[in-house]
Amino acid sequence: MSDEAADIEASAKSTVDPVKSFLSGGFGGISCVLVGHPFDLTKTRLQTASPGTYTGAVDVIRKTIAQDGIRGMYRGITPPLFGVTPIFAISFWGYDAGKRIVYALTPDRKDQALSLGELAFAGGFSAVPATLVAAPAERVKVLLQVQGQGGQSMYSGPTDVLRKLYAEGGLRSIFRGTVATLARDGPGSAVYFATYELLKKRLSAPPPRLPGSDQPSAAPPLSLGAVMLAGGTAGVAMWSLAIPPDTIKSRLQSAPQGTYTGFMDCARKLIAQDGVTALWKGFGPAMARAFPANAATFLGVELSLKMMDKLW
Ligand SMILES: CC(=O)O[C@H](CC(=O)[O-])C[N+](C)(C)C
Repeated sequence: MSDEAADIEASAKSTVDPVKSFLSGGFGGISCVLVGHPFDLTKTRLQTASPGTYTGAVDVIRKTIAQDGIRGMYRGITPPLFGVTPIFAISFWGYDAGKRIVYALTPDRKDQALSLGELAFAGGFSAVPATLVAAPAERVKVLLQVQGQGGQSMYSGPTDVLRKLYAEGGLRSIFRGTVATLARDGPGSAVYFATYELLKKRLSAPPPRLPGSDQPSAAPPLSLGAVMLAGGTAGVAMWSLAIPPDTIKSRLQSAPQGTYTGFMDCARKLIAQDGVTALWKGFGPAMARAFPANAATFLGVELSLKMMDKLW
């Protein structure tokens, strides 16, 4: 293969430097929290306030800003900022690693562009390393979010939760909900990344082609509008699938020890007790956050990648 052909093939491959994929994912996570946190706060206040405190989401926002100013919408942002940033960094790094696995398994491929199925595989793969961090982080978050609703608070903060969970049941207790997190983020990330890549490609101008070659000469020009539309839609697509396993995960992770034997037991008991529609609890607030938070995520990822490409 000539040097020029090798260059064309390398640029057509959709992988990036692993350090860059990790860092860009981290930037994406920070953007996600900065945009998504006010939605999260609104949802949590609605879910936990005593009846009659708020008439709805707009009322929460109005009263919070009237009391604390715009800063009030960012109350409690520090733990998610520290928790979500590494999860997104690992997730975007894992997605890139998944693409490398596909290329390694198909060395004789003619078309360097990955198919939708291959992108979905890489997305699903990203959830494997990300879950190792996401599952304990979600266990801590869920326990902190549900405490104090009409009773005494049991935990003073994230470190206190970890200390008490370890004392109660060791690492097994800290990692409770790992299967549920994987059940949410495996299929969810497959849909997330595949939707993003598909829409970004459809919405962006086609890349210029070298004369006499059927391979693109360079990456397509980046359209920020396309990135945000594709990213927001990817978030909505992911959460459309992810709400039922997310509901089971939250129940499992917040229940006293011994309530459920595992994911299936929790699903069975939830459906028997509250009906199948209970699996979609929290659908509205999750959907309201999904588009803006993930539009910001992919904007953060793509802009930081561009910045890093200029630097090295
Ligand atoms: C559960 C989660 O973190 O989902 C991310 C999108 C979001 O809305 O937070 C995507 N991903 C799992 C790929 C990090």
